Amino acid sequence: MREIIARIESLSHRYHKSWAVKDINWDIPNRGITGLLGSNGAGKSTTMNVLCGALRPTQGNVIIAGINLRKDPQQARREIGFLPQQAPLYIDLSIDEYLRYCAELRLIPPKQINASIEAAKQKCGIAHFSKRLIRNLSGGYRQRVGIAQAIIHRPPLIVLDEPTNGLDPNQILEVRSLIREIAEERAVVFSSHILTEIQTLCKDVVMIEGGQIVFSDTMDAFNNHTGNNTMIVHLEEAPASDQLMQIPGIMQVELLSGNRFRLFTSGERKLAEDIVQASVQHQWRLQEILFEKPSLDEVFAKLSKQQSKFKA
Ligand SMILES: Nc1ncnc2c1ncn2[C@@H]1O[C@H](COP(=O)(O)OP(=O)(O)OP(=O)(O)O)[C@@H](O)[C@H]1O
Repeated sequence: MREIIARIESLSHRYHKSWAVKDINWDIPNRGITGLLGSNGAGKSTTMNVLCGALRPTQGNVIIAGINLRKDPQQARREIGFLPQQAPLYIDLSIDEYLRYCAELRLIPPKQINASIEAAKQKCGIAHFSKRLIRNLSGGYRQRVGIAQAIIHRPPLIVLDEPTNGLDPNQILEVRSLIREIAEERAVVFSSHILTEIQTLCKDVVMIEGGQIVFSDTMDAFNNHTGNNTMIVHLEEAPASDQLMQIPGIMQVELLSGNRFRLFTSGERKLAEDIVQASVQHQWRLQEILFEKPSLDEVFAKLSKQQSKFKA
């Protein structure tokens, strides 16, 4: 059994009349990055806001490091750092001023505040901008400041709500690598509506749709369940479909235009290698292999179908 840092029990939350999330049960492992995957409006922010004590749930409980958030919110919140979707930055403060304010809010003892600010700035690569006003920082650096405030009190669990949203591709890579570094020492929960982002970063994944968890397991198990089982190959000297079917793992072949084939596969891990070998052997002159990635909607449709099969 893996150790957990937090547990969400039978969580349901209603805004006005409609339920945003319904009966969420979720154990968060105490190490590594767990991805919370779901399309817009699926219920990710609601779940994260409840987990971090920013929203009081209609029903259910959150236990963080053994502390019940309802019974002892102050103590439970010490164990958690949160970067909400709208980073809570004061743009007229400098990085130092803002982090000092956050450290005080977090009740860090006065004698330890300077050291905590320095450590958070170093970790997030923002020490050289200490005196700069937050309003004069790029989106990527603002996100780093948001992450710095989340780790300033050194909590064992960090929750980041779509931290790469709105960043340019370079900034996304930088923030991802920072998240990886932060996760070396603690648990991180990270939400996104982008499947490849979760696949790149996370060890565990929870998928939420329509306010309910539709999948919860390791990333490897997720990939096995939903794995891309089609690929496109371009062979300059196109063979007959039957010849391709002789490669173990190819279940069906669809001929496309321009000497391209769509191959439906059994998910065999070394299939690409076998195709390259067969191409060399038969001189098919392989030009390209492209793995077709399923969209979030397709993954959801597949998971829903599998669930209804289990229920039937
Ligand atoms: N303050 C609110 N008042 C009323 N309804 C809300 C409120 N916040 C969220 N909702 C609704 O609750 C549902 C879940 O929203 P939530 O923000 O948790 O989803 P999300 O997965 O984080 O989506 P996004 O990625 O778009 O933020 C949606 O139907 C949303 O419209």
